[in-house]
Amino acid sequence: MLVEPLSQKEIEERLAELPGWSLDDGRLTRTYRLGSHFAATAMVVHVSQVQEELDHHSDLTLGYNTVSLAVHTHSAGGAVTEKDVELARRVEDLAVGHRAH
Ligand SMILES: C[C@H](O)[C@H](O)[C@H]1CNC2=NC(N)=NC(=O)C2=N1
Repeated sequence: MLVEPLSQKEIEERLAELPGWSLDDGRLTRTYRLGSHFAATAMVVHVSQVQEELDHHSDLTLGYNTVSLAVHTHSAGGAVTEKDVELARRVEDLAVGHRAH
């Protein structure tokens, strides 16, 4: 599927509705903090499940009690696309249930 790069303005509009997310080195990124290492691990598994469902994958990093994501679209030459925004929204939704902030 061909996905178009978002313009700078479009990225800023999407970010305005994704608190905590930012554009860092050309990728949509966010770090979540959790209550424990195990809680962070559980969130990684949940994010992985969503990524498989969407067939869209971030660089997903597990820390002691943190989960960090960085995503761009390889098939769009590494640009940020609507697929990255969709993944960020889905992660925001599931983060609530993990008490991630
Ligand atoms: C074959 C498969 O659909 C592609 O490799 C998918 C998988 N996950 C992906 N993830 C990301 N972030 N960008 C892609 O272009 C991408 N492409």
